[in-house]
Amino acid sequence: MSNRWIQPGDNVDITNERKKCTFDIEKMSAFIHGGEDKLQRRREILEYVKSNKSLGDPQPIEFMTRNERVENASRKIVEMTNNTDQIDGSDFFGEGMYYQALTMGRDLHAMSLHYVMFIPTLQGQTDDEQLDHWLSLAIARAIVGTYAQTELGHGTNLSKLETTAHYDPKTEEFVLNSPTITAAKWWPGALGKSSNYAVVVAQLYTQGECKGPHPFIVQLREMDTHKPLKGITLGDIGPKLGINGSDNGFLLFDHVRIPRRHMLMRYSKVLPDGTYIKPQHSKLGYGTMVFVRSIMIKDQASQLGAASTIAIRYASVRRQGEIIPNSGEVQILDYQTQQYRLFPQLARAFAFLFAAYEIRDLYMKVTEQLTHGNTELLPEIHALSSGLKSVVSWDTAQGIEQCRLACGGHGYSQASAFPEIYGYAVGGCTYEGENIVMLQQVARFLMKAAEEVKKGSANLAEICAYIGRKGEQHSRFTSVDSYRDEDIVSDLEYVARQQVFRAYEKLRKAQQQANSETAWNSCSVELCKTSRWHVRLYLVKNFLAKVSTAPSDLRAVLHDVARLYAFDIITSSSGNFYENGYMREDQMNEIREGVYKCLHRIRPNAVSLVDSWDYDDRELKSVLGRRDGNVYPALLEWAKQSPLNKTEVLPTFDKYLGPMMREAKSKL
Ligand SMILES: CC(C)(COP(=O)(O)OP(=O)(O)OC[C@H]1O[C@@H](n2cnc3c(N)ncnc32)[C@H](O)[C@@H]1OP(=O)(O)O)[C@@H](O)C(=O)NCCC(=O)NCCSC(=O)CCCC(=O)O
Ligand SMILES: Cc1cc2nc3c(=O)[nH]c(=O)nc-3n(C[C@H](O)[C@H](O)[C@H](O)COP(=O)(O)OP(=O)(O)OC[C@H]3O[C@@H](n4cnc5c(N)ncnc54)[C@H](O)[C@@H]3O)c2cc1C
Repeated sequence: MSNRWIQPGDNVDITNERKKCTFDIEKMSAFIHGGEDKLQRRREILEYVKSNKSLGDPQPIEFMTRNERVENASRKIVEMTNNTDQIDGSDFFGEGMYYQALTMGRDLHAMSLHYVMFIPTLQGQTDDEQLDHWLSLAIARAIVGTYAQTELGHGTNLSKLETTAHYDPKTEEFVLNSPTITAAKWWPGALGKSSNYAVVVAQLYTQGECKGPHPFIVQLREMDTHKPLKGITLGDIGPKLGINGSDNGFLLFDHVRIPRRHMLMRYSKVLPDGTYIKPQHSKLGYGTMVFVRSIMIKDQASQLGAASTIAIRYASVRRQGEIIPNSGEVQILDYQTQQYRLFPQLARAFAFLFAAYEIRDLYMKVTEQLTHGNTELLPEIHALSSGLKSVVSWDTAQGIEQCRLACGGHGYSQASAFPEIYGYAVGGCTYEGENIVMLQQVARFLMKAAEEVKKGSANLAEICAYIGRKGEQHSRFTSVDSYRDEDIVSDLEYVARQQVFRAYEKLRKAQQQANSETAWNSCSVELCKTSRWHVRLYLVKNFLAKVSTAPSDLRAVLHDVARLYAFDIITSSSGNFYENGYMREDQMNEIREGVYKCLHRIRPNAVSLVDSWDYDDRELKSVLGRRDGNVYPALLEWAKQSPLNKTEVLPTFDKYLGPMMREAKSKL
């Protein structure tokens, strides 16, 4: 089979790995990316980005100062968006994200929120007239916007945001104000220096009553000079763990007046006389968060996929230690411990990517329903997107760190790209709703389902139908080879269901002794566990189902990966499966053996599996993960670019170390 990943001059070990591949990599790449046509488009976009010098970095960004990073990122995002005719704009999830990943990397930029939240909020929250006015300005880039919701004092608890928008019927204006320091907007991406508009979420007051947080479109800076408008104070919040190409910002209002029609009025409205019209569903205003939670799953999957690719490729070229004395140093990928550390990360990346396609489809269905005023699926998409967001971002962050550690010392260098990947991805645990808080949103949904089951209703959404099923009393497992997909799912359903009812009963008892909020808090650890099991079950079920739709010659290798994902979950929580004698120790030991079998079977295909994800070096930006495996010369070249190496002797030597040593020597 021809293999486009093998080229002359490559490292011998990585080439040998590629020669061992047992499946058609191009076919696998097409399956991973949603079809041959999608793969073809990736290649075209890659060629375009590579051929356009101005979409590149003049030097690795690790060696740039923060100001240089912000400037470089601003230059590139303008260049990138000058050339959007290269991509199909309607496919942001596919082509748009890929084009951006190749061009902008992971450091973010001056328009990161413009595309991810500002435009989607305009699309989702404006009435037709407002949409006509604002959307074209935003798409043409005549205005650049962000999404300013979080404040110094409150991010999670939206009901306590402090920024106010008082309606004044005399002038038909809202007055925006930040009454306290803690009301300062804090965090919004690209707010500090780049954006001149924002969707601002503020407490709406009209006719003397507070109607809760609502979105408003607000001009922040003068169009020509870019200076802050009167009454507006804003700036950059300083360097962060990652995404330092973005100027996340702060913003304070001092009685700033905006026209009535700058409130986004698709769902809620304020009439000229101040009459408030409430939305059809109280949480429709939270729609943009649901959108981002839905699309971030693919982004997270792709970061974990990249980390796995880097670590697995590197493990194939790194030789250290011997397994059999005097028979030569082995590739570190041959150590079972290394495989145990890395392959589950790759398996997770697959599971998350396949779930990302599902949540995208569900989101599109919900959006379609909403255009007809149907809010039926809103609770389901809120629960699923919140749950996936939490579990996926957590596992991704942990997985990236495992990959980094698995690369030894070189993993600690920024040349590996791990610090940047981690810094970028781990933000996902916090933004769009802190994970623990979002897990509790899922738990509310699950507790309602449990209540329905207790009441005898069989009317559960498909996603939680297992809660109402009786299920097996004992695992059907007899041997790894005969362990069918439906048995795996049935075992996970047992544990997820047990956890649902454990939490439900605990909550019910607690509610008899305390008010419902206090009771909830006293059960919240168990409630979060419930949500995690629910999401893991979903991920496994979806992964196995997706594999069954793969071309037949890819199924065996994908099935090994999917089973590794499931077995890893089962064996790392064995206690849950022993409850009530559901599974026996000997069965669990066999499943543990199943993990090792999967590692062994995946080993010869490991490099090819990560090649199938189709990361170009341009996207990985990692010296350790380079396609050609020629890591050592590349590391030396990379280090030579360090600004510290511009001169042989640093001025600081003459200032501090030189005098110290000279003085010490003179005293001897
Ligand atoms: C935690 C909650 C969900 C609580 O909502 P609440 O209205 O304050 O509380 P409540 O009245 O008790 O409501 C709970 C109820 O509201 C429902 N609900 C909540 N959210 C949604 C939704 N989106 N769709 C549909 N339904 C929703 C829940 O299911 C609850 O329903 P229930 O009472 O159980 O029937 C909310 O405060 C929240 O979403 N907080 C997280 C804030 C957040 O995500 N901020 C993001 C800022 S932007 C950002 O981070 C951008 C980063 C982008 C980047 O860099 O890429
Ligand atoms: C990289 C990044 C980019 C961001 N971009 C934007 C942006 O563009 N626009 C924007 O508006 N915001 C943005 N944010 C802000 C982000 O949305 C908030 O930080 C996030 O919603 C969490 O809120 P918080 O900071 O108030 O955390 P907190 O709520 O203060 O969380 C602190 C701790 O308290 C716990 N906690 C809080 N409430 C509860 C509860 N009810 N039950 C149990 N535990 C609880 C949490 O679990 C957590 O452990 C960004 C943040 C980051 C890190």
